[in-house]
This record gives sequence, C-alpha cells and structure tokens, in this order.
Amino acid sequence: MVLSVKNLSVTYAENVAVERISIQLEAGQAIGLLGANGAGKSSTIAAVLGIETSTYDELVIVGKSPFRDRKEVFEQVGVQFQETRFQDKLTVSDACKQWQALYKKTADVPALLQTFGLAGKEKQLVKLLSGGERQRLAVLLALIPDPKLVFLDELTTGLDTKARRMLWKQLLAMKEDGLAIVLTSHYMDEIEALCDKILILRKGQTVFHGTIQEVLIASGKATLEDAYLHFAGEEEQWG
Ligand SMILES: Nc1ncnc2c1ncn2[C@@H]1O[C@H](COP(=O)(O)OP(=O)(O)OP(=O)(O)O)[C@@H](O)[C@H]1O
Repeated sequence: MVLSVKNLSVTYAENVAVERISIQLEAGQAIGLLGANGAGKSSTIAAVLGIETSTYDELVIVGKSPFRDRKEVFEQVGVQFQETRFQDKLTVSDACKQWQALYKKTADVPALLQTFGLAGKEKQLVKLLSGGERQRLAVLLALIPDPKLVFLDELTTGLDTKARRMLWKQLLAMKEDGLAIVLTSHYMDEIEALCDKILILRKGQTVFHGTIQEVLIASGKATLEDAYLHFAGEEEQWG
C-alpha cells in the first residue's frame, strides 16, 4: 500500500474542513479527489503530507509517517501545487537544478524536459514561460524525485488540448511503471482518463468513494459529470 489513511479529520479553529476521510492507494493506482471549491481537497492533501495538523486513526504514506519519517517521505513523494511560485531571475534549468539538489536520487531531467515539451527552453526565465509551459514545469518538478506517489493539484488547468493529452499519456505510462497518483481536478474527462477510483467530498464529508462505474450506477446518471454534480451537491445552486 502506497497510501493508507483512516478516519482523518482537519479542523480550523472550530470549523471541520475534512471529517473522517479514508483513502487506500496501491502502486500504479490513481485516485481523483473531487469536490466543489472549499470542499476540503487541499486540506486533505496538506494533512496527508503532514503540513497541516489533523487527527486520524492511521496515516501511512509510502510505508512511513509524514511526521516521524519526514525525510524519507519527502524523498519518495512528489507534490505539484496549484500555483507554484518561482523567483524572478530563475531559468528553467536553474529551477530543475535547485529541485534536483533537494533529493538524493532523481529522475532523468533532460528526458523529462523532452517529455514535457520544455527541451530547448532551459535558458528561458520561468516568468517568461507561457502559463501552460509554467504549469508543465510545475508537474515536471513534482516528478524530479522519481516518486512512488505524486500529488497533482489541478493538473491541467490552463493547458491546451494537445498539452493535456500529452501529459495524460505520460502519466499513464508512469502509472504502468508503478507510480501512484492523487489527483484533484475539476475536469471530469481528466478524471476518467487517469483515475481508477474517485472520492467526492462535500463540505468535508465523503459522499462517494468508489470506481467511476460505481458512481454512475449509484447516481443513476449517464455521465461522470452528472454523477459528480449529483453527489457534490452542485446542482442548481452555489456553494
Ligand atoms: N488555513 C486555513 N484556516 C482556516 N480555514 C481554512 C484554511 N484552509 C482552508 N480553510 C477552509 O477549509 C475549507 C476547505 O478548504 P480547502 O482549501 O481544503 O478546499 P478545496 O476543496 O481544496 O477548495 P478549492 O477547490 O477551492 O481549492 C474551506 O471552507 C476553507 O475556507
């Protein structure tokens, strides 16, 4: 098991942001964490990584505790955040080198640059990359540790169709090689392309956890988008 979370809750002051969430993930599997804005997806990821305080019955990530074995977990887990911030004078090559320096063992960076369509852009300032290129760089950096598990937050927001397809293809190939993925996305085609199972949060509560086929049956809807809206409580109202 690459990730085992049992009954994890996150509370801010008196507000419960996530209540008793459980996730089990094996090597080569991907789970989609779904929910409306504010449903608790980012809080869950932060808690699983040990960045946010939480209560839980079990929290084991790549066989370790994110608190006691922070270093070992860090070496084997990649994280792509929604908006990665880069320094003004940083080039693509500098960013890769800085990231590589953080890890003992790293993936083949020139190969990753090729895969992500950034070969030839090594000397360009990160701030001058297009939004989509910067997004691809953020995913590339998350893969530099050659992780067993990667957290991808809003993976292809802002990417064009071709870039999205290329990224999916690459991640599917990495899954075949055993990479486990926790993905948050508001795009249901992305979830269908990459995920073996989904967990839908609504105001911090798990309202569905299962496969895509199961969510269609349970909701009585024909498409994942309709099934998602049914469970996430986004039908016909804000919030
Ligand atoms: N540091 C914090 N302090 C207090 N409340 C917080 C904090 N972080 C998040 N929250 C609240 O916890 C709830 C869950 O937020 P979270 O960011 O986990 O949602 P999300 O599902 O990731 O949303 P989005 O899709 O908008 O990124 C929200 O009500 C949010 O306002």
